[in-house]
Amino acid sequence: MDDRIASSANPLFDTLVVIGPGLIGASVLHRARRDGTLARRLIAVDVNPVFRDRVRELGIADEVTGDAASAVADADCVMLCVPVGAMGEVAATVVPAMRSGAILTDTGSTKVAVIEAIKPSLRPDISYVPAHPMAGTEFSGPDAGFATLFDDRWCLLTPLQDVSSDSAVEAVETLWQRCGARTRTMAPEHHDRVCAIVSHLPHLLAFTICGTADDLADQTRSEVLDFAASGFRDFTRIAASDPIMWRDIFLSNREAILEMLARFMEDAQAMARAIRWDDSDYIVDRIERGRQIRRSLIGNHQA
Ligand SMILES: NC(=O)C1=CN([C@@H]2O[C@H](COP(=O)(O)OP(=O)(O)OC[C@H]3O[C@@H](n4cnc5c(N)ncnc54)[C@H](O)[C@@H]3O)[C@@H](O)[C@H]2O)C=CC1
Ligand SMILES: O=C(O)C(=O)Cc1ccc(O)cc1
Repeated sequence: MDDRIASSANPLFDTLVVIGPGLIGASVLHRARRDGTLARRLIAVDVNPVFRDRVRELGIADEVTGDAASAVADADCVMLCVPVGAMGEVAATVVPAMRSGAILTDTGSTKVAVIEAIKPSLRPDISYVPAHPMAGTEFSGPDAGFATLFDDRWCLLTPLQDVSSDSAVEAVETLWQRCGARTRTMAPEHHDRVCAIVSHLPHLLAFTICGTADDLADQTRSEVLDFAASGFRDFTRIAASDPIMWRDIFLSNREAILEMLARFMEDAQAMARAIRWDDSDYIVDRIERGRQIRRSLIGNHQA
């Protein structure tokens, strides 16, 4: 491990720079501030001056700036928390300015495309550890962040043989564990297929069902708004997510999402057939499987 990465009793890093202190970045900063075990010094970088002011007011960083290159000069770890589509551009700005031996990591929701975007900017003396905390909400920006966001949630790491040193992987794993998360390592391609089904497709369905309900607005608008039961409300929560972030996710995980969507449409078609032909067994079996999944999820969470 790099000698600037302190032992477990002390903060993990001397200086941690969070680029993009929105929901995810601000949550890391809140946690770092609360516990003092992540870094001695916290620097936040954002392109948006309004967000920079908010981060200052929240008091979650020692320094707040719009100048990414100067901010990272003395960092031990630089965490990119910007939308997936901005990762490559931000890496191209910061990597040349990082000190030798420092760690670069990101929190992007897709991994293959983010790695492809960042890799051309890497240097042999910088370790890059891609990561993805499987925790979030439909809110964005610095005010959305909170210290407990990652408690008992997974953070998936997709280290690369050629650019992620063992000590850097260990440090990033420790960082997320100190944020409250459980960590798991997997290949980037596997990550993207898993997330396509458990995260990206559900968001696609939520955006679509709200759009469809809105298209039917002439007949149903008042009913949608007035009588929306909890099922539809659950979809609207997810559908309130940030459009730029989700555009970037869909476009950067195109193949896996289209594959899972095709499979979903086949299964939805089978459900339609069962309803049309009165196939009660099929309908009950499908609903029963949904129930089981929900129960095992709740069980796992409580455990
Ligand atoms: N929202 C969620 O639930 C989750 C998001 N992620 C991923 O984490 C990343 C951040 O997501 P959120 O925190 O939700 O986004 P957010 O929209 O809340 O925050 C992004 C921040 O990045 C800033 N930013 C954008 N471009 C920038 C640039 N070029 N330089 C500096 N700052 C820049 C924005 O001003 C904003 O403050 C994304 O890649 C997303 O895919 C990962 C897990 C969960
Ligand atoms: O708000 C929700 O339900 C989420 O699923 C949040 C979320 C969004 C994007 C991710 O990459 C991971 C988690």
